[in-house]
Amino acid sequence: MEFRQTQAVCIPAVHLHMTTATMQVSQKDFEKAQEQLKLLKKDPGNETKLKLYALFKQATEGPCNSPKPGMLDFVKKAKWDAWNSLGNLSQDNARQKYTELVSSLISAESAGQTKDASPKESRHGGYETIIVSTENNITKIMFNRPERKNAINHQMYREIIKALHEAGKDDSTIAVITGNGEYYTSGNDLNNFANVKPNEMEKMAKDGAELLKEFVSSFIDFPKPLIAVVNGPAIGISVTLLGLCDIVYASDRATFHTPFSQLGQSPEGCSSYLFPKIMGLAKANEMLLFNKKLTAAQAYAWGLVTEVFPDGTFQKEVWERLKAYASLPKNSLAVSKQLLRSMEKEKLHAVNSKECEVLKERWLSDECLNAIVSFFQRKSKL
Ligand SMILES: CCCCCC/C=C/C(=O)SCCNC(=O)CCNC(=O)[C@H](O)C(C)(C)COP(=O)(O)OP(=O)(O)OC[C@H]1O[C@@H](n2cnc3c(N)ncnc32)[C@H](O)[C@@H]1OP(=O)(O)O
Repeated sequence: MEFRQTQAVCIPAVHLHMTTATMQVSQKDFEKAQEQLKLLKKDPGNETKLKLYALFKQATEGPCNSPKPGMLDFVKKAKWDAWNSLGNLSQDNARQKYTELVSSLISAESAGQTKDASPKESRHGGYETIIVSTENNITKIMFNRPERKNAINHQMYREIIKALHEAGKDDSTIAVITGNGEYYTSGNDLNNFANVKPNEMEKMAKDGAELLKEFVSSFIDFPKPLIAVVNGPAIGISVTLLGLCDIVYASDRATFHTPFSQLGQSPEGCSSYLFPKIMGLAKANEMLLFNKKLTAAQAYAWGLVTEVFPDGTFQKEVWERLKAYASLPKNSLAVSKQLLRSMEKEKLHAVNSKECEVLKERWLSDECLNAIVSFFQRKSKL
């Protein structure tokens, strides 16, 4: 795509000075920015050039006023879309944003950074048990209780629901779920069952089942590609949810363990339906009934994992790959993901409801309570 910056100098001059306190960019600054832009050594990339084009047009002509180009006139259409997307942004604001963007490009170049003007990582506030950040069109949701092997307590379930909801609507192209530290996650925090008074058991089970249902639903309904980056051992619900992710990358250090019968519980995360589809009934039975723990290589051979990477280069290789994926057309990816999911969505919600119903009963069973007590008495560990 070619955007000649000479366009900038052809535009007739508009107001010379801004008048209010917020409008700090003079026409002179704006013209200086246009000149500085020509001095850039590296191409800032199409996305940035489109932004510059749109801001320039808005600053000099106001809101988009030309007819929409035909669908097949790709370059004109992209330029028109970019300009049109600025809506009623005032000319003064557009001039300011243009000048700031040029200034950021110049400083990045002089700091020797790459010149794609991609935004740096931005951290989302309001979370305590997870870290949520966006960079390079990727929203990353990271389990962050490394000292508890990233066990998922009630707060973390709720925060992940919220983070997925927000990631589904933000500007990112894909979302990633991963763990901080040695573990991906050790699954449900068994403290979720601790300190419950006998007369509150029913309520604990009912509330737990509702929370679980909402949590799993937020994976079923997630509208963009969702990628699991399994950095280490994964247990319980974190394994079953992999069936609802679109891609699963694993370090060769990762293991995959669903010890439900050992814990007196039963499968969730739609695994009772998806695991037999993914790996075949015989293998799913070994995992879901008989607690078979898989290595990353086995999980790959059984179809649960998309690709395994050596731990030493895992982060580098995976994030490079994801960065490239996240530069693909966002809407195309989203509609394609939704198309694939739509065939199964109703079924998945029905499976989720059923699994939660069964688990609600399991949590009140002696088998489950004995397993929890054993864990806390340090008699059993996986
Ligand atoms: C709304 C409810 C929805 C429920 C959905 C149903 C979900 C089901 C599941 O996910 S089933 C899986 C449950 N997970 C487990 O049973 C794992 C239990 N943990 C272990 O067996 C071990 O901790 C280990 C194998 C993960 C790691 O062992 P090790 O390397 O020896 O480390 P530590 O045990 O010393 O762990 C450090 C510290 O973390 C605590 N911890 C780790 N995982 C959990 C956990 N899942 N629940 C509670 N606590 C956990 C561990 O107790 C240690 O704490 P301490 O230092 O002793 O205070």
